[in-house]
Amino acid sequence: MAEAEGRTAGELPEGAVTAEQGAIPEQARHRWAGLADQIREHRFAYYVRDAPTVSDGEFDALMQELQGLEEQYPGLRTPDSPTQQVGGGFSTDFEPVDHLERMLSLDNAFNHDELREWAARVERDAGAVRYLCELKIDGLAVNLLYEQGRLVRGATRGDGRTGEDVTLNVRTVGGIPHTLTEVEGVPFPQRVEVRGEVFFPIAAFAELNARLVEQGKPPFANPRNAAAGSLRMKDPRLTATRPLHMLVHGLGARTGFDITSQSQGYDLLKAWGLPTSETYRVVGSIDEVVRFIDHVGEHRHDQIHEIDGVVVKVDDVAQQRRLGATSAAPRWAIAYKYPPEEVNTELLDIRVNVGRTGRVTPYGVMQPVLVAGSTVAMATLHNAFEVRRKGVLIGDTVVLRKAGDVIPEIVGPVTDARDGTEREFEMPTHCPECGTELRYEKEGEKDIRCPNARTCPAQLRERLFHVAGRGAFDIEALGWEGAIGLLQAGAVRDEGDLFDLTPEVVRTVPQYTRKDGELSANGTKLLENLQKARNQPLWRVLVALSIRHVGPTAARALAQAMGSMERIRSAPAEELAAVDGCGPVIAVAVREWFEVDWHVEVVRRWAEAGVRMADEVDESVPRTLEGLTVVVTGSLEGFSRDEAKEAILSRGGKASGSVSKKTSFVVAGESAGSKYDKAVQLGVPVLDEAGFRLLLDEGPGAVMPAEAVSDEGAAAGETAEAE
Ligand SMILES: NC(=O)c1ccc[n+]([C@@H]2O[C@H](COP(=O)([O-])OP(=O)(O)OC[C@H]3O[C@@H](n4cnc5c(N)ncnc54)[C@H](O)[C@@H]3O)[C@@H](O)[C@H]2O)c1
Ligand SMILES: [Zn+2]
Repeated sequence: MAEAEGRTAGELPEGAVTAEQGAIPEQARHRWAGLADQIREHRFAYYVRDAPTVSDGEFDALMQELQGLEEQYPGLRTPDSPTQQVGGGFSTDFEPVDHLERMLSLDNAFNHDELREWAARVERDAGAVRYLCELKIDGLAVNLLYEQGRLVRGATRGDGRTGEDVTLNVRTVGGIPHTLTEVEGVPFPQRVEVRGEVFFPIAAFAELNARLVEQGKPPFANPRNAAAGSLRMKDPRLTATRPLHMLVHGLGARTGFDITSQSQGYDLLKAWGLPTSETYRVVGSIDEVVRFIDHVGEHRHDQIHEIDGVVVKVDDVAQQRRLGATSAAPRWAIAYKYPPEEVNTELLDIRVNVGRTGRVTPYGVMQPVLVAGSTVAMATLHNAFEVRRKGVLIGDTVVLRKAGDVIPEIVGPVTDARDGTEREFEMPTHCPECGTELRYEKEGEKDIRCPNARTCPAQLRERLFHVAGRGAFDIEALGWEGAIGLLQAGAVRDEGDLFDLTPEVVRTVPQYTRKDGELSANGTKLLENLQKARNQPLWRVLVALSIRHVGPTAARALAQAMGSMERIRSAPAEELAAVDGCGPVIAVAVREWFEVDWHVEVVRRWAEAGVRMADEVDESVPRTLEGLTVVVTGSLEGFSRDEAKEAILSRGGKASGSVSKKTSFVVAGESAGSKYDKAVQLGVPVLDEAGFRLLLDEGPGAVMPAEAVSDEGAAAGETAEAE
């Protein structure tokens, strides 16, 4: 933990540098100088102005290129190279203050191989080690100095030797004790430097940016910059208004006590009342480190702060000292970085999309970029308020964020990259597809809609596409192109015409015909699909109607409780609201929907064309799962996801997507993941596919030992809870 000053790779004797210079091609030297300048500028923008103009990924790429050049031509690695310095700077708003012991940065590993190479070097130089793994908090490094247990100074990292005095600001940060607690049997420090990370909670970030935009100030690019900008404010009273927190993860200079390991150091820090993290682990091998890293990677977004990686440290302090440090980073620690989830790109335009229910949604059109494994060119901006809240202008460089499988999001503009040509987005007042004046459905609503539901081409197209969707009639041969084709050729005026399609009419649609005018394979398939779709169960028909708030879950609930379209159409709102899984909002939406003449007409036309409008109760399926909640995870051989769900629901069970103590059974197929772990952890019974079949056929009694199933029916879940 002592950041001992070891030999530095960069501190070559002057002569060596000169002697090597002859071997360096002019081009390489030129590139090096250009990169070093850029990196210095980016560091200033990032550390001093808290307003980076490039993403971390772009910055890291520049650093890596510089490091690569220096490896190839070691003569370039001068002591003042950015690779040899701790990144940071000083604002004139604060007094410079020297740290007692240097604050270093961390070397990075961007994949398992680099991590293992580091570990091999460590074990070569220090022998067998235990590794402490912890979250790498994406905040800003702060050094707290306590004398006789009193907080006397807080400083930013600066260049590692000298930081900025932010004592008054630090005193306002939640969780930082002004005096340390004395504990019986625990050594008390005369003097100690405590290192940690000040961060801005993710949940409060969007709110802060919205407020800044409202005040005409530039928003922050991400929570890390928000933390730095909030802590480093001239007026500490303003810092006090920001919800900053701190977690500590190291010790600098110390007198009056010593520690033998990093983890023991954390115990001390905790005993003195400092905010330590609960999530670190000490392990005995690099394989276990890798497992920790992979596990944290899966739960990267479960924290209240952002994390950009995992820090791995040699736990034993004597070994730390033996390993020492380079000029910029300790050799006994490394930061494993996850792939970046944020990139910068150009916001080329903001357009609007008219949805199935007429909702008009602005979305950003961007210069396509690769982020978190996929190329992103569009991102929704939800509504005009959201565009204003984020403060983005057309033409801006924007921060684009895509976390794992989550939908890409425009975080905000890089205001420093503006050149004056950017322009504000104006929400249209009329529907871009049908020209109807847009309006808010209800007073105070944020969503603006095209009220021309029946004939607005955009809404028609979206509805027709939806009718055919997998969650509705499941008409495979009717996709986007098909929907557009049918409408353009006038083969259907709206979804009410769909089941009246004849071969003659389909032949008029280019998308469904061959060159010789006959039906294409797709055209034939469309008619076959439609024939089959007439027998779909009631809930699918309900979904196909595009009633607001009625998705598959509500539709199943309604279909199961009411049994026929006629009953749903005529039931009073109270009756609908009382349906388990329905509720008043859905009930009102259903009632309102049936009040519109052309809606009723669609239902009538479908019924006339032979679409099934009532579910026959299938007596042959036993209701073996009444009262049980089942989660299916991983892939099963004999069931698709939908089929498994259907099998559960048709037997009276509930199919759920997440495991809790209330879950009765988890069915784990091939490559089941975290849900399986959770089930084991909670003691929820886990079944394989054969067990699932048995459960479906014979109920819980067949798969559980008799005493574990209570006689109240909804047994297994409650049993698990009682344990
Ligand atoms: N976008 C830009 O223009 C720009 C410019 C400069 C730097 N950066 C970014 O900043 C980072 C580099 O900054 P750096 O030199 O501070 O290195 P770093 O942030 O990668 O690692 C060092 C820091 O990690 C912190 N840290 C967090 N959790 C820790 C823990 N549990 N244990 C120990 N330390 C912990 C420490 O405060 C330490 O100072 C990179 O991600 C880089 O992309 C971006
Ligand atoms: Zn319209």
